[in-house]
Amino acid sequence: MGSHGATIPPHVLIFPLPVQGHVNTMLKLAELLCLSSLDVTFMVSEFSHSRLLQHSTVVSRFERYPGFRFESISDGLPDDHPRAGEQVMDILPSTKNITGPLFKQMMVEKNLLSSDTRRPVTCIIADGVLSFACDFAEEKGIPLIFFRTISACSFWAYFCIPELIEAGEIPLKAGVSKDQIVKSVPGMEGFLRYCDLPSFCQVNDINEPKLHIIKSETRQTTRAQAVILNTFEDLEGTIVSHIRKHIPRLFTIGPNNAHLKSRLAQKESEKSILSSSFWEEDRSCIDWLNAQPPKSVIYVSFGSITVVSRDQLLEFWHGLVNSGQRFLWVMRPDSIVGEDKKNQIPVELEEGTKARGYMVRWVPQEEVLNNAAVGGFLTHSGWNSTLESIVAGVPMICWPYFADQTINSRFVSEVWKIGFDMKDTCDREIIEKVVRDLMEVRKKEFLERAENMAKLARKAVSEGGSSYCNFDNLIDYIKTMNAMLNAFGKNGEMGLAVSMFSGYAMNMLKAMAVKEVCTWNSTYCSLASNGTEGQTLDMFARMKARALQPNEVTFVGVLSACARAKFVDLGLGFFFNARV
Ligand SMILES: O=c1ccn([C@@H]2O[C@H](COP(=O)(O)OP(=O)(O)O[C@H]3O[C@H](CO)[C@@H](O)[C@H](O)[C@H]3O)[C@@H](O)[C@H]2O)c(=O)[nH]1
Ligand SMILES: C[C@H]1CC[C@@H]2C(C(=O)O)=CO[C@@H](O)[C@@H]21
Repeated sequence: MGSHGATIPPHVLIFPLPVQGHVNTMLKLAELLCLSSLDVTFMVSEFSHSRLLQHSTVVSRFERYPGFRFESISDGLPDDHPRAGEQVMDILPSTKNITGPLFKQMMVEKNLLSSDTRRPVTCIIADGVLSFACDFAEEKGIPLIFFRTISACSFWAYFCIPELIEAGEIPLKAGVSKDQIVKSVPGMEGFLRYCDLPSFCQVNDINEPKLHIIKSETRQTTRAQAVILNTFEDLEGTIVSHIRKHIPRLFTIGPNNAHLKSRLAQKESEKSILSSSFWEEDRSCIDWLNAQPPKSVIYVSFGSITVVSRDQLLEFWHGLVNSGQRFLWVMRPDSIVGEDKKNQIPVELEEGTKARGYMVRWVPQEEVLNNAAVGGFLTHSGWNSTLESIVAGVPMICWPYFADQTINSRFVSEVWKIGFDMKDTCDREIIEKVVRDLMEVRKKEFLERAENMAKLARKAVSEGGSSYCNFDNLIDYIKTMNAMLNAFGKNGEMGLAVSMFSGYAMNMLKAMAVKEVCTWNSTYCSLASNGTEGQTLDMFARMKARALQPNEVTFVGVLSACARAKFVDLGLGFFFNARV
């Protein structure tokens, strides 16, 4: 590390699930950490990395932060895997079984990514569905924070899956309607229905692999030293307080997009938005939007994973054209599935689109949502899209596709009342009616509520706001853990030998991921914390008899001044390594 070790900042490894929605929000977190002068390594799949290099501004964006680096690793899927539709779920077992071991090997071979100018990784911020990162962190004694990129409400419903099973609410009993209210998710007893649960919960067999993996990954969140959620207290505080009973060290720092903008504005650096697109952004849509009247356009996009059949596509298309509203529609190149892709487009749709619509493959979404012409968003309710819409004050029509989206859409309509939930329907007449309702009939009331929510979101990320303060606390926490590592141990050796003498020390060591202590020391530990003075002295004597050599173990201990003095008195000074 060189002679200037003490001035080198903490080194955070950020490891998202390598799909667009997760990479987007974790890159924003990466930039926030860089703005706080931390060193950051961003671990991304080779597949995503090449997409980012082709279509995003990440390279130029992060050039301004000398502490930032990319590392890439296989996601374990073949190159031609679609990574879209329900098949995207394959990425969970593939990252676990293939990426996990590769990650461990890379970290060991590259000495925890250290260099002349960078410490070995001092903290891992891993996606909340990558529990293998926690296995590694625990083994090496590196503090780990999980960042779950979904909403608090979805996370909490997932967290309660064991209780839902226990209570017999999953699977749904024969003959019971899917509109049945779910009772075993505290805080949602009044409005969450069985049909709002993600499809992998709506199964007959509780051993179904997707249900099992989501349940298991979610419950393992408690293994981390802390958890980050991309949300804010005014939006999801009630649900967050339920989660905090299980995960007390929980930082709500969102909406990440607005938070980053707020911090960048403070630094008076460039105010442009980081683009992390996996597809080329078609900016012609901005010119088209600029030519439309205020709040007249419904923006339509189903994110980076959703696929639709040709029949569904036609239902949406008829519904939009028949609504008589202007629309901007994102149709990803890989988003239409099924046999008859090449069929002719009905002439009325072509004409209706020419008159009032604009279709593109991918857009700069945040810029679109913030354009004055946009008055509504027909969305799949991915969490980034939902938050980006909230920040822009744009009401939503939700057509959830899978996973967390079915719960997000329920909250949009029933809790926050900033849109409609159109789940499980795809009918041109319903679409036409809902679009008219949002854009015309009930426009004023929805816009009013959406604008109020946008104000709360902006307040959360402004100086003194909840997310702003939580982020400062997160940075302090990462720095404290780093300081503890500097003072008491070296990465990779933590947890070899620990002796603790106070609750405070115990907490700090827990924060540092020292969960396992070797047997002989555990005995001393319990004697030290519970024993009488006589027992403690006896323990010291036995430790002396054990006569460890100075370099035999790295001593990781947090001692009160008094306990330290006692150690020295007893001639046990050699237990301290040079840094203590
Ligand atoms: O033309 C487009 C369309 C989308 N986006 C961006 O792509 C992201 C899409 O993210 P999200 O809305 O969260 O949807 P998904 O891509 O589907 O994200 C996955 O990841 C999310 C975070 O975990 C989950 O909430 C979703 O359910 C899951 O499908 C957003 O930041 C958008 O701004 C663009 O930039 N241009
Ligand atoms: C691939 C999907 C499975 C779970 C992930 C997820 C989550 O629960 O964190 C949300 O949506 C998808 O992006 C991921």
